[in-house]
Amino acid sequence: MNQACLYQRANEVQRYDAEEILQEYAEKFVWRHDGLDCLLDVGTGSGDVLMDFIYPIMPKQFQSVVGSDVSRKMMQFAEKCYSREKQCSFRVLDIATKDKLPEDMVGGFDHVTSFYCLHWIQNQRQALQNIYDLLRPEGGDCLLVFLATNPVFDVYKLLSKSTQWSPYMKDVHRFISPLHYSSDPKMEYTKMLKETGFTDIQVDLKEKVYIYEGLETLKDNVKAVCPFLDRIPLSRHNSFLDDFVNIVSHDLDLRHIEANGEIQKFISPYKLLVAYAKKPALIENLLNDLIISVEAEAGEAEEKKHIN
Ligand SMILES: C[S@@+](CC[C@H](N)C(=O)[O-])C[C@H]1O[C@@H](n2cnc3c(N)ncnc32)[C@H](O)[C@@H]1O
Ligand SMILES: CC(C)=CCC/C(C)=C/CC/C(C)=C/C(=O)O
Repeated sequence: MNQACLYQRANEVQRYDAEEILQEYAEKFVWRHDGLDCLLDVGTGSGDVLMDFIYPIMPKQFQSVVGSDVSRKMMQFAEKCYSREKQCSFRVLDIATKDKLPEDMVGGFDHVTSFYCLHWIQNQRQALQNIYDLLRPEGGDCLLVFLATNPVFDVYKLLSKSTQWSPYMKDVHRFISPLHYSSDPKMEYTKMLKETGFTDIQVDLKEKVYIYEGLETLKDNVKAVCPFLDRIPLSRHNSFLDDFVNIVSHDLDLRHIEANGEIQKFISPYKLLVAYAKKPALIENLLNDLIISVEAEAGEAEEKKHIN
C-alpha cells in the first residue's frame, strides 16, 4: 500500500470503525500519573486516523505521539500533513520485523495502538512480540484493531485462480488475514497475547456490515488497498476491477440493485477483532512467575502427600 493520497480519500470504513472503537475502548487506557504519556501507532498509513481520533484523546501535557508504518511513502505523506502538530513524529517501522527494533524505540512507549494494519501480517506472533518489546519495561497497554474476516479476501482468492490474474497473485495467501479461516479468531488471538506475556486481556470479535454506495465507491476502496494493482499494467486495471466486481456480484452475491435498476449497493459483512491488553511491570512479571512456581511446588508437595 503506497497510495497515501488515494487511501486518505477512500478510507471511510476504517475511519468509522476507528472512531467507534475509540469511543468504546479509550477509557481502558491507563494514563501515566505525570501525564507525560508516549504513544506509538502501528500501521499509521496516511495519518488521519491517528491525528483525528487518537491524538485528541492524549493527556494535555503528553510527551509524544509517534506514527509508524512499513511504507516510507505513507510516512512521508503523513509527515507532510501533520509535522506542525506538537510532539508528533512519524517513523518507518515494519512491526513484523525479525531484526532488532530501533534502539531508541524499544521500551519507549506507554501505549501502542494499531488500526486496520495487523491483518496485513502473517507472522502475528512476531508482531505481538515486537509490540510487547516496544512497551515500557515498567508496563504499558495496547489497543489493536484489525480484520479477522472480510469478503475482500475471498475475492482475492477467487481472482488468484483465474488465468488472467494468477501470474500477479501467486502469493495471495500473504494478503489474506491470518484469522480469515479461523474457527475461533477470538480464542486464537487471546492465546497468542497470553503466550507473549500480556495480561488483563480483553479480545472482542465484532460482527459488522458496511454498505458501499455505488460502483465507483467500491472501486475507489479497492484501488486504495488492493496490493495487486501495483503489479498489473495500468491499461489492465479496469479489467481487474470489473472482474473484482463480477465476483462480488455473482460468486459472492453481495450486490444489491435498487428497484429502479440503477443504484447498486455492495454489502460487506466482516468481523473486526478488537484486543486490549497490558504489559505487566517487570516486578509484576517476576511476582507472577514466583506465584506460578510456588503454586507448582505446592501442587507437587500435595501430590507426594497423597502418594505416601
Ligand atoms: C489499511 S491501512 C491502515 C491505516 C490507518 N491505521 C487507518 O486505520 O486508516 C494499513 C497500513 O498498514 C501498513 N502496514 C502493512 N504491513 C505493515 C507492517 N508489517 N508494519 C507496519 N505497517 C504495515 C500499510 O503500509 C498501511 O499503511
Ligand atoms: C463487497 C466487498 C467485497 C467489499 C470489500 C471492499 C474492500 C476493498 C475492503 C478492504 C478491506 C481491507 C483489507 C481494508 C484495509 O486493510 O484497510
